[in-house]
Amino acid sequence: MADVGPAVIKKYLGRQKHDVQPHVYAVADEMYRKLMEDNYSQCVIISGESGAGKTEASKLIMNHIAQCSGNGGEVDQVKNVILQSNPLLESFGNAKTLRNNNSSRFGKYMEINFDRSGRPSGGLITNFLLEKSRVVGQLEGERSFHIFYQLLKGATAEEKDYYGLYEPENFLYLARSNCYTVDGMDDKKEYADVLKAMSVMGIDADTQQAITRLLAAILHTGELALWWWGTGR
Ligand SMILES: Nc1ncnc2c1ncn2[C@@H]1O[C@H](COP(=O)(O)OP(=O)(O)OP(=O)(O)O)[C@@H](O)[C@H]1O
Repeated sequence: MADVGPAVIKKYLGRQKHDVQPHVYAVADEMYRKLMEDNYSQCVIISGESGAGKTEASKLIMNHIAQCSGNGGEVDQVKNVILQSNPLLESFGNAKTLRNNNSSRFGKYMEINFDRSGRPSGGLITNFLLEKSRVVGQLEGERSFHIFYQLLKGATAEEKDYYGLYEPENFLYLARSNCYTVDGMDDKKEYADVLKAMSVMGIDADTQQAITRLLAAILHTGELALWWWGTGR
């Protein structure tokens, strides 16, 4: 993705939209400035068809806010949580589709609160319309939610043994679509990022284990169905 990053953000800081080339940073900068100058809540609606760039645009806006809204102490922690919420939400709510290798299969409403000096003080993410049916089946060439493949690649040998985690091909819920990898996506590395994101978000080790258990249980539920049909009962 060209023309993004801290140096480009600086080019848009404090500039009027008509003085600079169109960019999502220009929108983010105007929004932040209006929040500070007019003291009114601001809202950005990002819409478009699948693959249009909504998810990437929202990440650029969050990066802009993280870079421009002060730092130090608790503020850094809040920013960290805001930024780390992305890999976590994408892992559990995004999947490879025929149109987009990282398609969000849910709607997202994100709220970021600022203190009077313009520093982020907290936030709220509301998800809606998650495409739950993807858990049990996908179109040929698509995948289920990333987290299942990440877990199967990234779990430790002990976890794999304990929870009976094998290759995705071995689980009916993942095998129906004949698609197990995504170009340019390293599931093992992404799993490490997910675990890191969970820790930053305050999800403790016990809860992380409970999540692993639940994911494994979902995959094994698919095998129960196979056994049921296989016996012809
Ligand atoms: N600003 C950009 N510059 C270059 N490539 C981009 C940009 N935004 C998005 N893309 C490319 O388009 C792909 C799809 O983008 P993204 O996942 O943001 O779409 P989306 O609108 O959120 O789709 P969906 O509704 O399926 O979740 C990205 O993986 C990336 O390759």
